[in-house]
Amino acid sequence: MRVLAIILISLLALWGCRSGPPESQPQPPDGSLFVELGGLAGISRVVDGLLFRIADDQRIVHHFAEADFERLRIQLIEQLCTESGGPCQYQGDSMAEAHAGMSITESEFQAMLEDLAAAMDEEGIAPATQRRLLTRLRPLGRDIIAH
Ligand code: HEM
Repeated sequence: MRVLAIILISLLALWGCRSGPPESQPQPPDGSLFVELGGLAGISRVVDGLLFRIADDQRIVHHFAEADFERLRIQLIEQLCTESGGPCQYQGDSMAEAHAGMSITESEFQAMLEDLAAAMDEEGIAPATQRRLLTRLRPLGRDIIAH
């Protein structure tokens, strides 16, 4: 009974990641990256580690002086869940909208990815899995880096 309750709670936590009816969502081609990242719980720990690193990273922290970290945390979790093929659909601002006017440079973008890799290291995520996620995120730079 207790095991059943735990399974039920875990499933509810997964669905808590705002999923719509299946037919309204593009089906992710492969959810294995999401699983390798430790599911929603693993991704949440990685995002927490990333936010701590950003707060300590003199290369980029100035961009976050006015940031709403509560919202950012939720949006990042939702986005990484979506990008890794998990049962979420990112519903935040587009990357172009979210980063408009910030004049983010290529090296600042790179710094953020380094912080993310360090956060994944800390969670014991395998290098191959890290590379898979970073490969999915790199193209977002087109909309994040100022041109
Ligand atoms: C792969 C890299 C990145 C991803 C996936 C990402 C993702 C996001 C997401 C999901 C949001 C929230 C959008 C919303 O509120 O709806 C956001 C906001 C933001 N991002 Fe990024 N971002 C990236 C790179 C960067 C970089 C390199 C910087 C600065 C150096 C940056 C600075 C910010 C700031 C300041 C906000 C607004 C926070 C606020 O006003 O509360 N981001 N980003």
